[in-house]
Amino acid sequence: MAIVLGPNQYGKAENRLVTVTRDGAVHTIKDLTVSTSLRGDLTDTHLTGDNAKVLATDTQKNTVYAFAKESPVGEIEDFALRLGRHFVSSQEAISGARVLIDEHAWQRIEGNDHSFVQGTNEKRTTAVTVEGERAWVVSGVRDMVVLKSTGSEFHGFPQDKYTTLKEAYDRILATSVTARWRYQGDGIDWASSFAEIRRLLLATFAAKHSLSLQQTLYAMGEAVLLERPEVAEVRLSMPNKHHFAVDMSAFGLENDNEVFYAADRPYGLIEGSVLRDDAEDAGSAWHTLPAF
Ligand SMILES: O=c1[nH]c(=O)c2[nH]c(=O)[nH]c2[nH]1
Repeated sequence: MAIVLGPNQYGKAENRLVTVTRDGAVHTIKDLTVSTSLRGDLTDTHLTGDNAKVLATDTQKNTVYAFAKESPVGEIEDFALRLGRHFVSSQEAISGARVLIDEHAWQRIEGNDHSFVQGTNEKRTTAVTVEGERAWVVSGVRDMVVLKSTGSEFHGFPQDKYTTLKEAYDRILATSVTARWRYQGDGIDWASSFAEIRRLLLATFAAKHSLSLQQTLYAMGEAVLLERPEVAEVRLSMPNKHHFAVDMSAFGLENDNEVFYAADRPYGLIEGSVLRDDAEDAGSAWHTLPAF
């Protein structure tokens, strides 16, 4: 029997980076969480502790901040590609890099040039993988919380001896959307692509009459693929944030779908991917990414 080192990667996770860009009195901020992971010829450090090929995670962290100073961060996809390509091209032992970036949303406080409010916890995300000369970009959105107060039903499910759920013909549908989409092709305008995809996801959630969250998930992915040729595949993870109508019969009150208990757990977790059958090969795009 032989014991061998399996797949591995290492890096600095969750570097918190904030930049302030000044155009006279008008400031713009960018608030990112950047994680870098490197792969390559790293057997020595694992087997003998020889670190000659280990670009320190501390150096990786410093590189993130230095790159933010040396040129404008720009779109998170471009920043992640710059970092990933730098690590792979400058370190002989490093053959691959994964850079994850979450962008935290801030809105300008009306009438003020340098004050901001974090009105939502929603994040724009990217996961860039570099392997030698090749690169893949998977971007997305996280913690995009949506709710519709009608236009959602759930019925027709199996009734076994453990089933107590009542059939619903008009229920609240609420979820926190995590979506990742894999890009294909070149020359993509990351900012406008993100804005359009986000708009399509929201518009479809709102407009699609839902017979299940699964149906809504598919429709959201399908809408993106129908409109956006630069997207090969969409993966969605959508917890069903249950809202249960409170039974008020004990108080002699009838609750006509007006008062709800918003349960935080357990929650249904609906996950799925929607893809075009002629999509470019995924290559290493999803390698080691959390499934959704
Ligand atoms: O949209 C839904 N999908 C389910 O699979 C499910 N299961 C459940 O209890 N409620 C719901 N709602």
